[in-house]
Amino acid sequence: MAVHNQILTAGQMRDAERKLIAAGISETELMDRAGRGVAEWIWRMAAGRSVTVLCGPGNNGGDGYVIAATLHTRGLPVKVIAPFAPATPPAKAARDTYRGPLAEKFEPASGATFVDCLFGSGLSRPIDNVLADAAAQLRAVHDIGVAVDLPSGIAADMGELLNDVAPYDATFALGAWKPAHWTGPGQDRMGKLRLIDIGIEPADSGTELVGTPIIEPPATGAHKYSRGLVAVVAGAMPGAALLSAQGAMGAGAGYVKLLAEHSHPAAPADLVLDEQSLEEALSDERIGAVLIGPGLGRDRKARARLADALDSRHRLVIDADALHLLGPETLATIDPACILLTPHDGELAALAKAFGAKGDTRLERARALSQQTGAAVLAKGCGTVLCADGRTGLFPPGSSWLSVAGSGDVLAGICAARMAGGASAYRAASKAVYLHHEAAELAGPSFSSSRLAAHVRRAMKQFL
Ligand SMILES: NC(=O)C1=CN([C@@H]2O[C@H](COP(=O)(O)OP(=O)(O)OC[C@H]3O[C@@H](n4cnc5c(N)ncnc54)[C@H](OP(=O)(O)O)[C@@H]3O)[C@@H](O)[C@H]2O)[C@@H](O)CC1
Ligand SMILES: Nc1ncnc2c1ncn2[C@@H]1O[C@H](COP(=O)(O)OP(=O)(O)O)[C@@H](O)[C@H]1O
Ligand SMILES: [K+]
Repeated sequence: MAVHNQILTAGQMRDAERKLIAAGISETELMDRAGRGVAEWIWRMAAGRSVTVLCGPGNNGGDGYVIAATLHTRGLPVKVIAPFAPATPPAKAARDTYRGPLAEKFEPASGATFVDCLFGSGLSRPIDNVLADAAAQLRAVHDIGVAVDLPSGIAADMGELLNDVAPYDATFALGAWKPAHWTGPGQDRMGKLRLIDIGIEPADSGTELVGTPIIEPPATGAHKYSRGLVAVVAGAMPGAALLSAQGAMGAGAGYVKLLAEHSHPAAPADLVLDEQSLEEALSDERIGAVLIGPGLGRDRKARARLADALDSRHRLVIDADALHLLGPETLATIDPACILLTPHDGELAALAKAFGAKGDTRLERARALSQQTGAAVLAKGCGTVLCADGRTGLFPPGSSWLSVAGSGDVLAGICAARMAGGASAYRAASKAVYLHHEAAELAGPSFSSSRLAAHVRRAMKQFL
């Protein structure tokens, strides 16, 4: 059985392959499993119509020969285009098993299904433009595009686009997911994702596809404080904090307080307004988590409110404006295990600069920032990345309708509710991302963020 939440880099994949080879399974056998597994799907997708397979020099090309041979033997019209000679022993052996038509350079080929086996996890640099254009041309003249392991031009470990890559209808990941399948700019070129089992053993790679969470209902003897008291610190623009508070109220907090200087006309009756000085309001020992950032502002007053929140020693979700006020000195005396940072890409870039966290991609930066600060980092966007304690979690994609102002405020509120209930920052953020995605599904298309917040409560039901 394939391990469905295992994510391996290209190097970890080679190590896993070496282990299987040491256990007596040949490279040819692994390639056979991969190629045959993909061929089963293509057989169904092609439905008797022609297939063109583009093969590169490495083992990704080798998989292509196995696919072509399997489909050709079954009587499907297949053509292989192989602008490179196979360079590895299993790819050479696979080519020898294919008896159908083969072109050794690019030539026009149209047909129903195009199978991209040019490069997989071994892509080490951008593909030459002439070759990349010819592959894109082939993709364009076929009705269906299928990528084997990865669309050629996407780097396996970080998901960068090394070339312009046309979108595919399906991508078949071989043996284990690679980070590129779930995050990075190449993610939206993959189409439907399927994992092909080739017998890779479970191994803790430090990176996982976070699975569907289970949320426990309140214990029989629960009371509002045991379920979690969330304190949302409001600032210059209280509307954003209100959205966060609504997210937290839907996500199972027992009690949500808005720490604001004035009431807000849209505040619901079940949201408690605490108008004491922030320092006093935060001295309540019963607070389970504090959320600060949405609508905070970035002026002197905002800095003072952030300092109070940090001094309170409560568990903290830090989002939005507050992320722009952080630096190594502001976090120096805080236990980082108490902190969840929830930046979007702009905020992540600012944090990476402030903390000297290097990286070109969201994944690299989020890991570096978590390592530098010791805090959990939820780097959100299409292809959200969660990093804490040396672990990385990636997620199935959420609705693109989430790209609406205030959607992140709602997410931060959900995170705070789950943290106030006692979960670690990693687990709280994992659950929050699933709840946020589910609320978006339930809210349907074109929702505003207050509609999104209103659906968090119903989203909980999916995970109970
Ligand atoms: N691991 C496993 O368990 C299994 C792996 N399997 C399959 O193997 C794939 C990985 O195979 P792989 O390592 O041979 O890499 P692959 O992607 O075919 O390309 C490498 C070749 O391309 C070359 N090259 C690189 N970039 C280039 C460029 N821009 N332009 C031109 N050339 C470039 C590079 O040569 P270089 O010049 O870098 O020395 C090398 O010759 C994996 O994705 C999966 O499909 C399965 O069979 C089942 C088991
Ligand atoms: N295209 C997209 N696909 C999926 N999720 C998205 C997309 N765009 C944004 N999101 C999600 O929506 C939220 C936006 O957060 P953020 O940028 O902080 O918004 P705001 O600051 O307006 O509240 C994040 O959770 C992000 O993951
Ligand atoms: K490929």
